[in-house]
Amino acid sequence: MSFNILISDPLSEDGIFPLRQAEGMNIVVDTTCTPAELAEKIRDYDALLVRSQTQVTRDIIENAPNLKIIGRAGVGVDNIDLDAATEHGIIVVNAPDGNTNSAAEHTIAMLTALARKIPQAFNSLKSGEWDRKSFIGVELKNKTLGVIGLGRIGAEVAARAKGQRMNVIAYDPFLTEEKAKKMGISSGTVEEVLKAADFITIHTPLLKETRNMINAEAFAIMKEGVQIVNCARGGIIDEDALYDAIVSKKVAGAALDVFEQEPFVGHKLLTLPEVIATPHLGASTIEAQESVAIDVSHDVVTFLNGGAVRNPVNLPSVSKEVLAKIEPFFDLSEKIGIFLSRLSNKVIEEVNIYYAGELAESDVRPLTRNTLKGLLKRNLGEHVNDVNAKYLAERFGIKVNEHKTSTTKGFSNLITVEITTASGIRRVSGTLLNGLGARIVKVDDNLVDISPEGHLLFVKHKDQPGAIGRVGTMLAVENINIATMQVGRSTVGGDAIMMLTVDNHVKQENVSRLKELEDIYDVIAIDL
Ligand SMILES: NC(=O)C1=CN([C@@H]2O[C@H](COP(=O)(O)OP(=O)(O)OC[C@H]3O[C@@H](n4cnc5c(N)ncnc54)[C@H](O)[C@@H]3O)[C@@H](O)[C@H]2O)C=CC1
Ligand SMILES: O=C(O)CCC(=O)C(=O)O
Repeated sequence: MSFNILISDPLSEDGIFPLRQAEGMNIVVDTTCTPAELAEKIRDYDALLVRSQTQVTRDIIENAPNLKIIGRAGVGVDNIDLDAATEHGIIVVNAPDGNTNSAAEHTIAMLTALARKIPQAFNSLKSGEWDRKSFIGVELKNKTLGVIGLGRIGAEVAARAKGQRMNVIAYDPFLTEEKAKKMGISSGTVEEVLKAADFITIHTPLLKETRNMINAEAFAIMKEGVQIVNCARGGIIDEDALYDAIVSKKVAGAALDVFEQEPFVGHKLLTLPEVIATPHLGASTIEAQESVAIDVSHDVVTFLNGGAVRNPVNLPSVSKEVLAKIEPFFDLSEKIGIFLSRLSNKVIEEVNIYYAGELAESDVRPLTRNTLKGLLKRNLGEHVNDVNAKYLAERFGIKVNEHKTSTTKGFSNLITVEITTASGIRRVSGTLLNGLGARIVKVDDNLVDISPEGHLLFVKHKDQPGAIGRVGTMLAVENINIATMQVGRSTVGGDAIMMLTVDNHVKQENVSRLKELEDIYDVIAIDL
């Protein structure tokens, strides 16, 4: 297999070594594409690797019929239209750990430079002045640093600020008092942090909820003379409100690495002596760039070769340990979905999936996605995959419920999928038998034991002597060899089923002929 990979932002050459080493990867580096050129070029690519510069818009995604994965060599994915990627079944991966240290160090550098007016003093010196009066700074020691967003970078910044003997107060929706205590910092609400801080540093992602969170109202409750650092994302601070707050002397200084529009040139904020800025350099170190490029290259190669990625952004991320437990069920859960979609061709209104036994203790969301993928494949073919299966089910108005139960009916693990349609409920159960592999063990109320692979024939008939023989004879006439056969019934003389595995695909005309036989109610050919 060979894949076309486009790298559209500058990535560390050492970092993409794993990609260059991997077999079958045709790599093109083109960091000069305009959006229109990229939208044209992307058609031929299986993978796209970016940093924060390339805007991976819906337009680009919709022009990318072969695109399977977008790798973001860094943390923030606000330059990628995640909804569009998910809808088109394109997985997005990032590199969340590789630049944490660099971004935290840059934040501390900006904080210190801001407090001591280092860039302003340097500019003055370079312009031939020896001015020691205009650049009086303030100490960080004993000042309060307010940290908004205490994730990876925020926590590293907090730890370093403590090293500067600052008091740290933080707000993060996931910060408990206990965790704050362990870190030797205080926790508070956003308002409490904004009111208490002498310096404020932002470390949240840019989300709907965080866009413009530092606005005129936020500035109003801050201390007079507060100083602000933003090494997270432009758009979290309202730039007009920041300008006004600096001009009115409410804010004594701001250190900005990120901006609403990048490149950030000719902006009024840059005319203010209180503002220092860098051109989005938080992650620009040799170490961080190498590390994020390695991580993302690894995930791209693994994914294209059919493996599970480490850092999915638009898929639930499960630990290695959980993955090891549930991965053997991937195929079974998809096959149950395909099986059910063949049993009933009615519009699915609801899907209930019951996980029993050892599975009930695991994170089974990837299995649910596999089942949905199987269910939707009948109508959507290869357009449905793990990434968009849930989205598509929601779009079609299908209610999906996951249940965990300890009732295993004698199996050590059991997956039962139940679909509700206007014609009623259909149900299939499968298990993984130790040493024997996957088995479908129940179809509706009938116990069976079939391997979910190859060509199957599901026959519903009257529990009456002769029905099985007639089916066997008809298949023989059509030269269709029966490999295995299972019969099941819930009551003697009532409805019964035959599950046959046959050596070749059963054509629709043969299915129709079988349906015409006496006491045969229904015949469905299923290829798994
Ligand atoms: N300047 C640069 O070059 C770099 C910038 N970044 C930016 O920094 C951001 C943070 O990165 P990490 O710490 O690695 O991410 P993270 O995911 O580890 O941490 C983000 C934290 O923000 C918190 N958060 C979310 N919404 C919030 C809200 N409304 N109020 C307060 N906290 C909220 C989350 O709970 C989480 O703990 C990234 O999303 C990225 O945009 C990251 C790396 C380099
Ligand atoms: O240097 C870059 O690619 C930007 C890093 C960044 O902003 C991020 O990782 O979120």
